[in-house]
Amino acid sequence: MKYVIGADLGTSSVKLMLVDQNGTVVHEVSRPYPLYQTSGGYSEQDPDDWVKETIAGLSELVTGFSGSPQDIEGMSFSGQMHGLVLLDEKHEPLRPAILWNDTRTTAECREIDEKAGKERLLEITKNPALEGFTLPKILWVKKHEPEIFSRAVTFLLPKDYVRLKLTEKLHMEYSDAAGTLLLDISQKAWSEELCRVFELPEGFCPPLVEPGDETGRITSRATEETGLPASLKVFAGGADNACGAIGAGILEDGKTLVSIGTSGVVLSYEKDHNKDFDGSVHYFNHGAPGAWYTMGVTLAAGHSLSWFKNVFAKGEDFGSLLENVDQVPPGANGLLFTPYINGERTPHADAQIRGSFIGMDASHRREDFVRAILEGITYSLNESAAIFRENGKTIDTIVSIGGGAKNDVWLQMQADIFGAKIVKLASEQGPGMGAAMLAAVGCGWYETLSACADTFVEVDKEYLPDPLNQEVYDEHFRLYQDVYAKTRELSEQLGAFRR
Ligand SMILES: Nc1ncnc2c1ncn2[C@@H]1O[C@H](COP(=O)(O)OP(=O)(O)O)[C@@H](O)[C@H]1O
Ligand SMILES: O=C(CO)[C@@H](O)[C@H](O)COP(=O)(O)O
Repeated sequence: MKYVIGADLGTSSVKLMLVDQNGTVVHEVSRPYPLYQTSGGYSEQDPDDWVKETIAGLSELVTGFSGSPQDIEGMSFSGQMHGLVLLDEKHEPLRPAILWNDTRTTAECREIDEKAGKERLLEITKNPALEGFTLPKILWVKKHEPEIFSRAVTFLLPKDYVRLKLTEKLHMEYSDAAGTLLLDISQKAWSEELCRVFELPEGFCPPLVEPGDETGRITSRATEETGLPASLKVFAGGADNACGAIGAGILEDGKTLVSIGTSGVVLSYEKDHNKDFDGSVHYFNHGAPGAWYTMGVTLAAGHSLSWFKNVFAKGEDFGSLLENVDQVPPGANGLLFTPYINGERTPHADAQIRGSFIGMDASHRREDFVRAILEGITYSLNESAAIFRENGKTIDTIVSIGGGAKNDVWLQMQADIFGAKIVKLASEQGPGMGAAMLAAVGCGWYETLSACADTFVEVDKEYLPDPLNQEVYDEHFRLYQDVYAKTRELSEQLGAFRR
């Protein structure tokens, strides 16, 4: 039996899975790293923490594997998108990585609109300027840290940096490059026009490869540190949402994915690049060849729940935090939560908005708050689903992945709120599985990702909407939708008091 490794560089942790030729996960390891969210919408990580924990995790994966490491044939990556890793001439990071949920760059987004032209930007990249994307971060460093920027020769995205450190080969692949706001996503090439307008140094954008391309072998140092064989083939991999789509079998028209990790996304397969959503949802290259996807993003989905756990239930695990949520009826006894604790992206592209609990009552207990958080996150995702439905898409079945798919009550809640059948897979680690599938196809085990999905994507359980719950949620959701407009100005004014 042969094996491949899927490595998913998430925001909360790196998750590594060893998968055999039948698509069975034979061993899994996860290692967390810190997230630094100090002030003013800042969100950073140390790129070398990713490398350190990935190497330690790979070593743990190999040590805990009862077979022969020589049978591990390939490895590929999935990673949190958009994060800027600026590199000097020795390919060392010049500063901490500025992440996808960092919202310090509103001024740079307006500069992009003005200099590139909103319409032209949409034509080239299919996306508007949003704080989370990479180009605004590049311009922020250029403006605020000119000395650092003067030493930058290139940039990478998070998982590409980890791959660079394991192989000493520098590449970026299309599905992640699509989230930089510098890629012409239809032509699959760096936009010379945008690079010129924003005066990026010659050769600043790294070489592009396909997600399924083999990018080299691991260095002898990495073989020593991890116990992996020198023969291991390393494949480029993809953005976590592109890999999540592969790992959940979202490989043809009409298929929809919900992922609740640190962020939350509602993602839909697109067979071409010409649809017009006018920038209301993101439009990126898929990890599968010749395909694209559209998606709406909730900035703090799982992050809202982990924030609450860290602040009010430190030391507890998610299991105990969620223990009594099924005792609370839909509608959380009149409590509403909006998950805007880092600002929001879809449908409200607003870095200033902040979250709220509305309707607090002296009778509320901790489980009411937890239920309200789960409902608020799901309502936010339902607003993305509504955009797709308004644009003519049918959403009657959704594959649900990510840490949020570990909980039965939340999965049933998703079915009731989305009004769709929810499919839970045998592994909720969609992005890691997608990365493993890219490696499996790269190693020649399957001709195509779809053929691989037929074996690797295994359904565990399905959840059908309950009409009575649906009625309650529909009414509660309408109230939720009011909260944004009613708290927008207050949030802006409160900004003056924020750290
Ligand atoms: N047992 C659980 N039940 C419900 N939600 C969970 C559970 N474990 C983790 N989560 C949620 O999943 C999130 C992490 O998901 P994950 O897919 O690992 O994120 P990332 O890829 O961003 O690191 C946490 O923030 C938390 O909200
Ligand atoms: O910014 C986006 C998508 O545009 C996020 O979805 C990131 O890709 C982070 O993903 P997770 O850590 O939540 O998986």
